Amino acid sequence: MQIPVVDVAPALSGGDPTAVVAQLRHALTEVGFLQVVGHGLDPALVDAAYAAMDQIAALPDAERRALVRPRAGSRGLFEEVDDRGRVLNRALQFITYDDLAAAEADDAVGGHPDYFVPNVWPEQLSGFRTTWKAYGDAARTVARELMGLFALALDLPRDFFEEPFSKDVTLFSVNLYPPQPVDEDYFEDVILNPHADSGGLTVLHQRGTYEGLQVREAGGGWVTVPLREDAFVINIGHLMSRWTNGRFPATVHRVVAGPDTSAERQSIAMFFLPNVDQVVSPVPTTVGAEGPRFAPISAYDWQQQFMREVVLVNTYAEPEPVA
Ligand SMILES: O=C(O)CCC(=O)C(=O)O
Ligand SMILES: [Fe+2]
Repeated sequence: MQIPVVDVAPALSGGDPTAVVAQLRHALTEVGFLQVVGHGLDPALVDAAYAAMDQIAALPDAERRALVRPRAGSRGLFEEVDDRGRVLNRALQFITYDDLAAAEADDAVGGHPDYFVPNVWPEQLSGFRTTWKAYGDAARTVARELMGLFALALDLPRDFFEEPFSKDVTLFSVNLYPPQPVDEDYFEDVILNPHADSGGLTVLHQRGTYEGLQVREAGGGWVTVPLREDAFVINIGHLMSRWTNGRFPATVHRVVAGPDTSAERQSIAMFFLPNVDQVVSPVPTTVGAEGPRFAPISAYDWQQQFMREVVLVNTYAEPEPVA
């Protein structure tokens, strides 16, 4: 299996999207993972985002620790520490709305005020928040364009997902994987456990000195996603898989450590999530005579369930197929 690469530029410039949509349909149905190029996002925004990430890595320990939150808090810096005390990865996570007031101002609360836990920003790093806001807005624009093409790939109107994502509560995960010692009893060299993502689609940029992201094949083997500076890695999350009645699979992936002690990896993951009160039911074009495979669920309930049953149990245990 190879991870497909799709150039979406012809479909974004007002041209006929048919050929691009056919490639996307194939990648989404058969693999659930692809690399998208020609997306139009300014590479300077990506560079700025990584530069801001480097500032977190360079913070004095005490200042970085002040950003760490218990996982259940769901915003802030999370550290995955193994049983020998090694930090396998650090993820700074935040959502599109800084706090409840911001969500209220945008009429995005949808009856779920508790969802809008305040973001945790390193306020001592000037410009950090603005940089991430600029990157986030641009990446969400890419995600909206892609969802339009996904709609076409599902024989739906191109604007089908616009309203459901009009107040998106998208989650960002700024992932830093510190260099790891290489020794033979190191925990299988896996630094982010196998999992499938929870949301709509994931838009991920990766950078590093080695290729660490791997996707599980149907046969159980692992395929490496090549580093490509000009590409976003795109994959389907559980919620979108439900929305498509399972037609687009939420594919399992993991991150492995590098080949030597200097190996470093960073990634910027964006989990594009719909409005918090959006009810997700399999779209009619994917439901046959046997009826839908998934019951309707709101984005809120789904995220709560995912947090409870997957993230908090074993920071990304193998996901159970959901009915
Ligand atoms: O670092 C990566 O490439 C993967 C990150 C990831 O899978 C996640 O944050 O869900
Ligand atoms: Fe993931």
